[in-house]
Amino acid sequence: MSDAPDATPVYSYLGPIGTFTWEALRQVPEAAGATWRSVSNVGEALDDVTAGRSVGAMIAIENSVEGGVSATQDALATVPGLRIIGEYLVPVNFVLVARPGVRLEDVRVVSAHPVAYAQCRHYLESALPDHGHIPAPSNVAAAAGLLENDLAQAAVAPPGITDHHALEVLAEQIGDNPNAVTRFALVSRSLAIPERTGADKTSIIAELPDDAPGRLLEMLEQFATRGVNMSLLESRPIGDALGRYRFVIDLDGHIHDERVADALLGLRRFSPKVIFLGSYPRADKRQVEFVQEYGDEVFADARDWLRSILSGEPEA
Ligand SMILES: O=C(O)C(=O)C[C@]1(C(=O)O)C=C[C@@H](O)C=C1
Repeated sequence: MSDAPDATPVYSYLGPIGTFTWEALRQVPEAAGATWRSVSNVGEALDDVTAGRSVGAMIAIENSVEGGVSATQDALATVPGLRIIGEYLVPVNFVLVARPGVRLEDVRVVSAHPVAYAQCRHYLESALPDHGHIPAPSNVAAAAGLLENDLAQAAVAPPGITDHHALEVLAEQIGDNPNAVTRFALVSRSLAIPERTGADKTSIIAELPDDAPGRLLEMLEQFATRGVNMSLLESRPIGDALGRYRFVIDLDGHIHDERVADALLGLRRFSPKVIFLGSYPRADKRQVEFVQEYGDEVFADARDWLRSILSGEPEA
């Protein structure tokens, strides 16, 4: 057994095997052949990356029904040195499972990950109007817990759960929205920015200046005046005082696009705190559209024009 440290890269993910996060990591070519480390929450996954135990962490960042995953957004805003290097989509639907022999009418308490629970609210309130909810660290952990204790009689879990655990399905397709999708981010501490593909997204987190409330429009103008479309804008409390927010923003385009870079320069001049989370390929591979007046060559031409004036040359 070599005493050299094992060079096999490690990826952390919200486990155990069978979670939707596990499904997302299966989409990452680089993760095939690597070691996958199951963790119980987003913070643990990101700690693995910042501490160098893992080269990447797969974490849920947004759900099409519930919106942004606040634990992820807050962690990305407060843990330094993290970059998003990829995003992955997983369609999510759920089953209600129980130990063999348990009937639906026997269920008093349901175990579920909070984000999953919120996506099944209508079914659970109609089928089990008096049920209680115990939060679980993941969908699979909720189901596995049924075999370890009697705290809950049923759990919300991914459809494939019975492949991994001796449980019975009490109800299928219990998600309130059959088209629900969860978006996952692959987070690393590598500062190398993925190559531009033309179908990219740039994620940032920004705070408004303290001195003037109501300057949100001025912040948004940094993008509109450069023809940069925002695909996501969500506010999250900073937590230090009521009414103080940070904004989670996804932009169409890559930081190597002149218009995106120029918008980020304007934003940084305006906002005291801007966190660049990364530019990375869109999961849906949709090519970014923009009007040609915001094309790279227009910015380069304007820069050349200014440079010629400043250097005393005849105007280009
Ligand atoms: O990966 C899982 O299965 C999880 O339990 C996590 C998670 C999430 O954090 O959003 C993943 C997808 C669903 O939206 C519900 C829960």
